[in-house]
Amino acid sequence: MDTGTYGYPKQGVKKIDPFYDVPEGVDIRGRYDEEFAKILTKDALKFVAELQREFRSHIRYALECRKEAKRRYNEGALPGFDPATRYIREGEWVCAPVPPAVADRKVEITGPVERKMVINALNSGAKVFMADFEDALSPSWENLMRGQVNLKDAVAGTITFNDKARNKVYKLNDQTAKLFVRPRGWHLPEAHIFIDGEPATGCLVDFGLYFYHNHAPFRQTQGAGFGPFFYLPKMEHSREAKIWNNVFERAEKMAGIERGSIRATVLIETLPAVFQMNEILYELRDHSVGLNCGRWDYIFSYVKTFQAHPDRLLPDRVLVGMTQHFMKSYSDLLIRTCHRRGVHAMGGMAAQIPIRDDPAANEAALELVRKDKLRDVKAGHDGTWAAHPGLIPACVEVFNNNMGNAPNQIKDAKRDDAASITEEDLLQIPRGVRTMDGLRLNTRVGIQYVAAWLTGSGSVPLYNLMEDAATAEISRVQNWQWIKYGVELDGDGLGVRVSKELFSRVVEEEMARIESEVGKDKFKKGMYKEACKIFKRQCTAPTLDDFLTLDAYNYIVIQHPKGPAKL
Ligand SMILES: CC(=O)SCCNC(=O)CCNC(=O)[C@H](O)C(C)(C)COP(=O)(O)OP(=O)(O)OC[C@H]1O[C@@H](n2cnc3c(N)ncnc32)[C@H](O)[C@@H]1OP(=O)(O)O
Ligand SMILES: O=CC(=O)O
Ligand SMILES: [Mg+2]
Repeated sequence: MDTGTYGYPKQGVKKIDPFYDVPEGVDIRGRYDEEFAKILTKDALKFVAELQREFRSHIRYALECRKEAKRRYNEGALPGFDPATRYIREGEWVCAPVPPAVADRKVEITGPVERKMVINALNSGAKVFMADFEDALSPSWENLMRGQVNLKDAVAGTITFNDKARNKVYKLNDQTAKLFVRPRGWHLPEAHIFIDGEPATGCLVDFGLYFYHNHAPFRQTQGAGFGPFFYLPKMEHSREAKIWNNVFERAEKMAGIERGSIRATVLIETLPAVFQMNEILYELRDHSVGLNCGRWDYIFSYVKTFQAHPDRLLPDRVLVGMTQHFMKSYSDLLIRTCHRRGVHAMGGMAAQIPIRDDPAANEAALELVRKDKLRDVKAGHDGTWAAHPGLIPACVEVFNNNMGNAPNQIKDAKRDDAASITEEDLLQIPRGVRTMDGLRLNTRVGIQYVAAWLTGSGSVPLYNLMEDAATAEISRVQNWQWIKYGVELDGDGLGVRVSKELFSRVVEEEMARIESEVGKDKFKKGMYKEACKIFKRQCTAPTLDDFLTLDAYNYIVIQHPKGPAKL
């Protein structure tokens, strides 16, 4: 059969799934399911299609601009503040007042939109739950659609989960966290929904379906008249924030709700975006509820932005933390920018998670989390992220001890001292050594993460740390950078240089180690070999792939009833 993008039949070939009732120009190519059909209603799809039609050329343009910026950085330019928008940075303006329902966001839990986790997160004692269609989710059709079903039930307050193996029924407590939803980034297509013959934009599907079904109950039960609330990932420029602002206005108009009802926190998690924080807030000023330090993608973006700058190589991944000068400068400037504009400056994620069966190691992990949160709150952040319910009490304690009853520090931690932070501060090369252990760990983590992602898990515990798409990206691009520039592993004192041959040997040895760690049976049944192939290709590619998940996505697209698109 003649196939097009993602292995689908080209236009004009017989439609695959006759069951979903779709509006003109919309073609659903994912599996039919009665539950999914309650999300994929004709009217909801009509709304998504309208968003796609209105904004597709703007999105295409924004993605072209990313390519153009990449070309400039690859020719030696450095990202920096834009002289053309100095008036925005220097002007005195503030964002719309923070909605009372989310004035206090001291601790936010994050997690994929998986049913049991949604309930656990909402019950966790955190102020906010960021339900993730992004870094923590492998965007298979099943995960995405089930995620929408789960969120609809959560907003309705009716979500339950029956764990038969444990004979335990999960349901919501009386008091729950406020829900924020993170759609995918602009770059990811949704290959199971075609609009006018092209895959839909993933984030418009995530946003559009969630908004359509939930805006009314959400505003009633959660937002006290505001909402729904969102987190927006991976933007590189304020023109991308402007698209989101227009999407929000379009959605508000469709719903007949007041302009400024929808609110969003933007993750500053790309290096170019740190120079655009005022501009991003300005574009979203009627819809903003702050910025967040997405530290893991930010580190990934540092490598990506400087992929053609061999003078800016990273040390071992474990050494690139928030105390590196460029990371501290980013967090400090984010706090100053947000507080000057009257909105939350949110801290990011510590990667440690509870360690069962080892109290001493568990206490050490908790202590690292406490230290990270103490740094966040003392710097002036209004809240922070936690990866696991077991971390919430420690994070809450640190924030309460340092902020008392105040809901946030927007007025109290102005951080005017951070006004002097320069481009050089934000770009300073991180210090530290490179080691064979670092190369091995990147490889072991990267392969295992991709294997999990291919089999439906977008966030996993590996070596007692939370790993998701953002942390795995660091492993990938760091390996790529070290191979490309043949770096010396200077921390080992042996003068070994990284090469494709050395990396091949490391991959072989680490695959053997993974097999012995996970066991032969799991190794055989899992997708470790496929993951290894993808990861190895990406680490050794002559030019750096923009995203690990773009290529890997081809492996999880399932054309119903034909089977995997590429395998
Ligand atoms: C870079 C970034 O973008 S950060 C944001 C994106 N990343 C994330 O959101 C990661 C979120 N965290 C997680 O996914 C998980 O905590 C993991 C994968 C790291 C670890 O998961 P597990 O190994 O299953 O944890 P563990 O077995 O200790 O879980 C214990 C319980 O806590 C629950 N749990 C763990 N993490 C979460 C969470 N984030 N939200 C809700 N519930 C959770 C589990 O469901 C389990 O519940 P149960 O006892 O009722 O069965
Ligand atoms: O999304 C968060 C990050 O750290 O990346
Ligand atoms: Mg991220």
